[in-house]
Amino acid sequence: MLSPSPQSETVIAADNLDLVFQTNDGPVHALSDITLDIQKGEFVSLIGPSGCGKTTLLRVIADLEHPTGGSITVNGLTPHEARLKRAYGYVFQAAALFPWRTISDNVALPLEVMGLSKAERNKRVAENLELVDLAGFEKKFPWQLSGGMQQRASIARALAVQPDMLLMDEPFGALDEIVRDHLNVQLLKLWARTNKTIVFVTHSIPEAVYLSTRIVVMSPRPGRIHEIIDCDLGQDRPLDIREDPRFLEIAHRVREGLAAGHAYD
Ligand SMILES: Nc1ncnc2c1ncn2[C@@H]1O[C@H](COP(=O)(O)OP(=O)(O)OP(=O)(O)O)[C@@H](O)[C@H]1O
Repeated sequence: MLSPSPQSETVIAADNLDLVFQTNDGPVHALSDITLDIQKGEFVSLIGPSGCGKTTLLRVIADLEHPTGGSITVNGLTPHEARLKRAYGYVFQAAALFPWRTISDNVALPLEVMGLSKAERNKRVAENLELVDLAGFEKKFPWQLSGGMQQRASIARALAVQPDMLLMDEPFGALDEIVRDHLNVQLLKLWARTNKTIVFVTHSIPEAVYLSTRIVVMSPRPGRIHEIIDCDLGQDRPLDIREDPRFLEIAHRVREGLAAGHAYD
């Protein structure tokens, strides 16, 4: 039984967002006129060509970049306020675990920063390692784990602060296809079990279609939203759904959207 149904509670509301980076080589217009609402419980993927601003948009949500125009709220707050309230966990392209800390100490790190008691830290570490299927690996160091396991540990670390939302920037991009398939299945299960809102950056059309409830197709710089595609594949998504005609039809629409977005630049 997969997939919580999205509830109508807007958690991200972006209105006419614009972002221009000032660089030594002149201004770089990274985002233009981004208007997007994301509801609680949705799984939304951002897909688009390299450099179209996917990471920048995720970083704006996370208060790591600041828009130069328009407005955005996260849980009704400014991104800065939402960050202070730990509204989301952020998962990066690379697992970024500290090599000198064990897996459980890596997952516990943000909890130490939050000042939680050792008992509470231990409880959350155990719960979240269990959730990503890493129970038993607490005492290992990151370099003793495969790339996929390291990425699962970084997801556990993001979940440990108990955020309602996960922001994931191509978390499986560097992994081989079989590991990636496995992690996609696990991520869907985790989403179903935890009812988190997930915003997920990817380059992969099949990954976006397999995981998402909606797919935001972006066009090249300045990054705009070309099209938003509903991905209503129902609740149960075994991997072989990727051969289902409905899946292929949505993948085709995403591919066409990406091509059309390119054409008008
Ligand atoms: N801090 C920065 N300063 C200047 N330019 C930046 C900065 N961050 C991103 N950019 C530029 O903004 C544009 C959008 O970058 P961004 O990383 O968001 O794209 P992306 O779609 O995530 O790309 P990729 O798929 O390759 O990761 C690019 O042209 C990039 O060079």
